[in-house]
This record gives sequence, structure tokens and C-alpha cells, in this order.
Amino acid sequence: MLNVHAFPEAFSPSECDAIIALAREGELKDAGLVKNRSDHNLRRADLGWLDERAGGDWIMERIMHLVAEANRAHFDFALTEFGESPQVARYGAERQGHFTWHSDIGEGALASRRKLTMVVQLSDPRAYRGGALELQPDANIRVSDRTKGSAVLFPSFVLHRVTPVHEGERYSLSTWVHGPAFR
Ligand SMILES: O=C(O)CCC(=O)C(=O)O
Ligand SMILES: [Fe+2]
Repeated sequence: MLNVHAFPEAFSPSECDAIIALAREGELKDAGLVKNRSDHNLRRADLGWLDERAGGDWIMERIMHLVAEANRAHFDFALTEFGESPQVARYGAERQGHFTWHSDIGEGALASRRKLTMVVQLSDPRAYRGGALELQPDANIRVSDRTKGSAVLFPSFVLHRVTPVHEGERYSLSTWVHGPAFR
């Protein structure tokens, strides 16, 4: 299926724990306050960027390998670089963490060149309620697998959201792949 590609086991559970621990070595920042935005209705989450932490090269190497294979087999997009840092997000029940329907292609030098988005589920599904990653590549909404270490890869223009977390906390890892305009 072209629109959404699933990896049942992109990372092992202990690798997921290591990614969360690495992100938590620094302070997570309120997503509603980065880039001078303060819209908590759009997204309520705390973010950490892995390129600001030392020792995370293996994470990017794994992602590059998975994306290269999946792009060859399923998308065949023209891709040039991973131009942004992998981003760890924490959605907590204490403020109904969520991210409303959006596409990842936005304004700006990098966001406008996003072609593929990869999201890895870092938390045990028993650690939270709500927090479903839903994608809408066509008329039907697809709910992503919640398995810890599983991932989805999809064209960055595809609409997606994270429903409010109302118990516990959910961590995810997002990465974007860039390239020339679609044509
Ligand atoms: O946390 C997720 O599952 C999705 C994150 C997302 O959509 C994004 O960072 O653009
Ligand atoms: Fe997104």
C-alpha cells in the first residue's frame, strides 16, 4: 500500500527506553511555545531534539536504513536529506496532551520540503489511554499500531493527529525526510 507503510518492529523495547532516556537528559520544551507559537489547542506536548544530545547516532542510522528500503520498495520519492533533528514528543494526561489534525508540510525552508514522515511509538501501550496516532490518507481513517517500537512512514502531506491522552503518558519519535518539490 503506497500511502502508509508500517514497520512492526523498527526498534526493540529496550532501544525505545534508551531513546526516551536520551531525550530526557535535557529539558523537554513546551511544543506550544516553540517557534514563537503559543497555540495549545493545536498541540499540547513537550519536545526534545536528539541532535542536541550526544550519543544518538545509532538512532538516525536505523531510521535512515529503514526509510531507504521502504522508499525504494513503496514510495520511490526523490529524497535528498534528513534535514531536521529527530524529535521526541511527550504527551501527558496532566494536560490532555494531543496534536490536532495537520499535515507536516508547512512554511519555511525545511518544513516546505518535507516529503516523508516517520513516527515511532516509544511507549508501552499499557502506559497510557487515548493518544492514538490516526492517519487519513483517503476517506478512511487508519489508527496506527500502538506496539512499542513499531513505526509508520507516510507522505508528509497526509493528514494525521494524536488524540488526547487521558491517562498516563505517551512518547513518540518523529523524523522527516526532505527533497525537491513533488512533481
Ligand atoms: O506523536 C505523534 O505520534 C505524531 C507527531 C507528529 O505528528 C509531528 O510531530 O508532526
Ligand atoms: Fe505530524
